[in-house]
Amino acid sequence: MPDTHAATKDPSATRSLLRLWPYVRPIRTRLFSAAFVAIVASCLGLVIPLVLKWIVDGPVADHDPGGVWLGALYLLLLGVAEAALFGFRRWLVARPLASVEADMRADLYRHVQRLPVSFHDRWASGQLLSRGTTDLMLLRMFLAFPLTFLVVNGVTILAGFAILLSQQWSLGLVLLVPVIPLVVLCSVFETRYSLVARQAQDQVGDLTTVVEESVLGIRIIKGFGQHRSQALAFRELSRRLRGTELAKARLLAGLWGLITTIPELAIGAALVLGTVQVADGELSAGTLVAFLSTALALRWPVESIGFLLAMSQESATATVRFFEAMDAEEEAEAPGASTTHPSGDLPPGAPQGAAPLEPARGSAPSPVLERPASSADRAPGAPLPDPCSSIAGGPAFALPGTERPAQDELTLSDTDGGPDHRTAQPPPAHLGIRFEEVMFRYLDAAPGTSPVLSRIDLHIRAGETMALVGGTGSGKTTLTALVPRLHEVSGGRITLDGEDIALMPRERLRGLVSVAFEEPTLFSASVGDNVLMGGGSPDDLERALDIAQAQFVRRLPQGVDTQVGEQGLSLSGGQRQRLALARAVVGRPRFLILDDPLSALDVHTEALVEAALRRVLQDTTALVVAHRPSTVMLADRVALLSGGRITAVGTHQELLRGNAEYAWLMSGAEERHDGKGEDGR
Ligand SMILES: Nc1ncnc2c1ncn2[C@@H]1O[C@H](COP(=O)(O)OP(=O)(O)OP(=O)(O)O)[C@@H](O)[C@H]1O
Repeated sequence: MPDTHAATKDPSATRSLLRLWPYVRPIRTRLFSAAFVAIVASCLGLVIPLVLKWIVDGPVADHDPGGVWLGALYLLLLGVAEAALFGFRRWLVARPLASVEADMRADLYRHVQRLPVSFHDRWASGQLLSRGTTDLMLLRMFLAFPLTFLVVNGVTILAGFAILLSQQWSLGLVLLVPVIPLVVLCSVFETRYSLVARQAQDQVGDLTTVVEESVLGIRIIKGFGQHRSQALAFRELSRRLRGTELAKARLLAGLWGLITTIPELAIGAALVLGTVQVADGELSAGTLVAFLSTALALRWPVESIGFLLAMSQESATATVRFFEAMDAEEEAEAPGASTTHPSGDLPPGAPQGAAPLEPARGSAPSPVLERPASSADRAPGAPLPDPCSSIAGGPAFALPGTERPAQDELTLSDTDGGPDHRTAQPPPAHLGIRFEEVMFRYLDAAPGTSPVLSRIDLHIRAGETMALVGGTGSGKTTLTALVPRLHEVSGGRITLDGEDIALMPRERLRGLVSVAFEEPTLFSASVGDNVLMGGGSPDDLERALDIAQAQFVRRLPQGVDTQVGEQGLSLSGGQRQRLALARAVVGRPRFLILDDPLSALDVHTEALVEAALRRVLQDTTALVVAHRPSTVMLADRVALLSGGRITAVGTHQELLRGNAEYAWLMSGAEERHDGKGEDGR
């Protein structure tokens, strides 16, 4: 489990709850008014014993039935007024408190959306869900009930004791004696209860995670016949939660038992003493009746303190848990990051007339990125021109184990070794995507382990498509995630057309860069909405669906308006992948990052998608993670990632001939690919 469980003791309940003030502030007038109304209602209840005293010592003693009826009418009016005031209090707070809860939930959601991917790597989704649901519900209940009634009951108890002492101070003192043990009890209870309340709320989060995983992974669970073991795991967590809830109940029952018994004993003692005083003629019967009625009226305010404290403690825990998520740092923008390029609209050194560096979504492709001739100009499936014929000094790549060519050499190969069919005038060197000495290590990586990526130097020229090839776990996905800043580089820098991405506002960066991941995620929305998340207009939607060979959409019951089920699970893997690809290309992105986007497609669909993709890649600078030769064929050049470094860059043919590791990776891929074709899958 992630570090979302309380590692240290939470701060005091009061300090925790005070953090709610910014949310409570806008409704403070209503809350204070409601508390005032409740105090008046509660104190009205204390007037009832005084009316009783008046009835007993007055009309009853004087045998005056009319006076008794009048007293009864007073009692009725007091009762009705008390009930009406409590009802009014509820009306005052109900609506504002619902909006406090909604605001807090919206803030949490907004914040969670802005937290870095590394946060989500560490936090279980159930822990976030429970914070956004159960914890916030607890807080609304706290503001509605314990917050007000701790104050109301406190004032009622003080007023009640003032009345008791004024009526007969010696009896009042008898009732005051239990206050000291009760205060000690409450403080011990608070400490113990806070620990177990935190434990219970964390366990609810764990349980939510298991339920969520089981629902999302229901196909795997059923497919592997794991429903029993999953049910066992769930039952075990439920059993633990039940144990914790029982521990809470035991603590509460103990406190409630004592909080009820001790005042009852005191009232019993006062009754005996009072009766003796009445018998001795020191006290009127009416005063004793009023005294005992007041004492009994104070029973509920005193007894309820137990569960009010329990609820407050749970709410304090809920507040701590809520702010644990809210305090997590959002993705920070670099100081001075602006939505426009610092030097105007163009990157430093960009040629005059070049398109400004602005989100390319929905706009026509930039002329800067156009290539007179490129891989896209080849007929689908046509072989790459032999680059060796144009290489002066032979292929610029290194064999595994041999020294990696220096960046200059790699860059030299960009111009010397790269396919010269592309353009007579290579675009300026700073254009495109540049990785400069990039290093990356996951925050939660074990200490002492080497970084996933170390000293990555790579230049993907403007308009070029670069395939990224490497063994499983070599860091390809990690490398691609660095470009849209899903993770921040640990060292070095990445530039887009010469501009450091760390200095760009993320919104602008993500307008420039489009991504399609290997695992295509769709949302519970229509097909069209899912694709248009990538920007673009309805016309672009049709074009993107064509590129991704997603014509199946038109055969769906409502076409592009068809709702896809949760996470798109109503579609096949290949269909989802095509929609994810359509989403990546729909906004005509300036920079395109594709993480093995065709892995789930059959060979025929793959060939069709590739043919259409070539046209898109013509207008964009792309980095494509590739596992098989057919995907590599989309690229102008290939970079080999190995041991956390780019060990070779060149064309597919160059690397096949001169790099044993690459040849090995591709031959395996070819075999797998062929095998796949043979068995028809
Ligand atoms: N969130 C994470 N925290 C810690 N380590 C991670 C995390 N994500 C990935 N890794 C590790 O980083 C390394 C590179 O992972 P990555 O997913 O980038 O590899 P890959 O080359 O894309 O693999 P594949 O070809 O199998 O998709 C792996 O060793 C992986 O275990």
